[in-house]
Amino acid sequence: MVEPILKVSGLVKRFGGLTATDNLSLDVRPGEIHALIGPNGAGKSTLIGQLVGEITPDAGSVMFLGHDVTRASVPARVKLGLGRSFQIVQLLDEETALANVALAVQAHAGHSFRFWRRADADERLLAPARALLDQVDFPPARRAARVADMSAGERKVLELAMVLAGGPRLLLLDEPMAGLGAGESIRMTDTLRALKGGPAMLLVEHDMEAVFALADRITVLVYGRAIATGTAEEIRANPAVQEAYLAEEGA
Ligand SMILES: Nc1ncnc2c1ncn2[C@@H]1O[C@H](COP(=O)(O)OP(=O)(O)OP(=O)(O)O)[C@@H](O)[C@H]1O
Repeated sequence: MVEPILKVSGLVKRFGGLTATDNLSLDVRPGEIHALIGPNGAGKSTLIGQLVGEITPDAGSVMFLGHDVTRASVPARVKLGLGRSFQIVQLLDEETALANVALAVQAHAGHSFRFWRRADADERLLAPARALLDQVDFPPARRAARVADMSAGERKVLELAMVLAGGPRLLLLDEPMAGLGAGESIRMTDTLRALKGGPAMLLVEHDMEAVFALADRITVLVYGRAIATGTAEEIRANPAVQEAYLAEEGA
């Protein structure tokens, strides 16, 4: 059997009397897009917090690439290859799209951030930055535009390119479709699909169309518990899921 990239076992997180993560186990396999869905308050953000290292679990373990990271710091996990989008990247509004990505390349290359102003003049940073923008299909005509003048969709794609600059082995995608229009969501879905086979992805998303279009497997979370894991077809057909979630969402 192939070793999973991420393996969560028996994870528990309580907030007072409320169990936000209730003996949760799941894994993400190499190359897989694994979606995590569930109604509001199901515990998706709490789980992401424990995966990135911002929330300490009360019990259970998180294994990442064979390392026990249950209590590891955020930077230690990033160093091992955990990439998180879309809530952690800070875009520089006054800089161009290309300069922002060049800076991300520079940050991950270990150069000093003090000289960031020169990032957009250094071909050693610009060439990989252009390649990353190609990878996320960011239009060449918009690469010299200021980030301040960009749409929500453009900003999100840019953030994705910046997270990819770190060469992550696992991408935690925290509601990539949130705040996007219908056309932008479709483009983001296409972009994420094109990245398949690269980093494995754990996708937290309310947009069911995107989830069903992208996910190899889906885990349904309700009151902190995983009530089902399976392919899109299996999840659609699961009566417990329909009762707990999909019917309510009208999907
Ligand atoms: N810091 C905290 N202190 C107390 N309760 C919390 C805290 N963080 C989350 N909770 C509670 O834990 C439960 C799970 O919340 P969480 O935000 O993880 O759900 P979610 O699935 O991400 O919801 P949404 O889809 O609305 O983002 C909720 O009942 C929430 O009120």
